[in-house]
Amino acid sequence: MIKVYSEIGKLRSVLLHRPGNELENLAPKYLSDLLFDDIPYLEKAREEHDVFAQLLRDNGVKVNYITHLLSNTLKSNELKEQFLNEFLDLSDINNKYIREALKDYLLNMNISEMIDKLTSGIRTNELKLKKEVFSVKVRKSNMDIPFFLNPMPNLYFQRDPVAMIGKGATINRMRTPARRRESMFMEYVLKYNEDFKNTPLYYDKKLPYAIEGGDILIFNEKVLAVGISQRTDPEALEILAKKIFDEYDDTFETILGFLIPAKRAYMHLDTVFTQLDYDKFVVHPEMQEVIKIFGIQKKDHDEYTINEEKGTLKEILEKHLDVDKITLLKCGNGDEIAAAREQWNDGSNTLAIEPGTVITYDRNYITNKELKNAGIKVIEFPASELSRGRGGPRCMSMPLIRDDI
Ligand SMILES: NC(=O)NCCC[C@H](N)C(=O)O
Repeated sequence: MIKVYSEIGKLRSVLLHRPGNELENLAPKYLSDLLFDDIPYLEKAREEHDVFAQLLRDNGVKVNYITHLLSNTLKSNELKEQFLNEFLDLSDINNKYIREALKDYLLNMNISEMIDKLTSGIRTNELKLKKEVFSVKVRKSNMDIPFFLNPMPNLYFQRDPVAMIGKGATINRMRTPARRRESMFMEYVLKYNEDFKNTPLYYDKKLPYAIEGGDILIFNEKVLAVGISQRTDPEALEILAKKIFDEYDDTFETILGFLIPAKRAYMHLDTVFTQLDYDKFVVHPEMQEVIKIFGIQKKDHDEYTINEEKGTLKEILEKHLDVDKITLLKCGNGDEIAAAREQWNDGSNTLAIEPGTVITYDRNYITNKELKNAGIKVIEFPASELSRGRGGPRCMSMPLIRDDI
């Protein structure tokens, strides 16, 4: 079951990925292609991630690991092969010999080993081929990309590839090929796992427009906010609105498109703006100046109105959340350098586990202090390694069930 009608309702069940060998397959020459700026130290990253998962459990949250859910879903050989075929298609493995060799190699593994291999990546020197083939030989000697299957180092950012909204989910088309295969993991769980298989799907990764979960915020059961950003196209929001308003008739009536600058530091809406409590948000100070907001409002069947929202961010939030006074706390306490530094390390990417209680990285101590001064309960944990992937506690988690607020 999926039930997520807010950003702050008591979190009951969440999706995570424990970082694995995919991080050991990062190397400087293709780091930026894989959307990393640095290489985390796996052992420490795992320790930090385990602390995060335990904090969630200690607070009554059920932690579900995506790789476990997927291996429990791909039980039949038929489904396992179907998954693998689609994965190879999305990895652009069109060469007959390479494809055959990969299939032989992977289908002989048990399902957990296969999933671990797919996430870690498969190097060109790892496969034994039955005979020498020209194209394979050439590919193997191309040391710029030493993989047949690239690793999936961004998988620990479970927020982005699939997003739970209300009673349904979007299967996202990720902006770059580096992350496109990630959406398949939860897609298969939502389509074929007994516990999830009736979930309405509000977006399909085969659509031509990009949308990523870090851009989707759920204000309440009536209002969604979607960043139009480096990672999300306005056309995707239009398709989402149609699905939610008309086809599946979920409770949402308004979708607010937040136009944010298309740059790496901002990446998704949740890297500059997250909700802490009924009436409190943390924001990157620059965001208030640069943002424009367009609202799509449900009218009659198949019809909606479009308005540019007037007023400051605070006023627009007060109107749509129906709260008298919204407080916007500034990342880095508004200091230009502290704000930029802490936002880069995801100071404004908090995960609310109930109204007024959030999980954050301890390194963003200036922002955390400001939150505490405003009466927020801040649960901090160390993340020197995890933060190198440019995502915080919200980016690393996808709520599956929250209590209503
Ligand atoms: N919601 C988020 O902001 N997720 C962080 C994703 C970081 C990842 N390295 C990326 O560039 O996609």
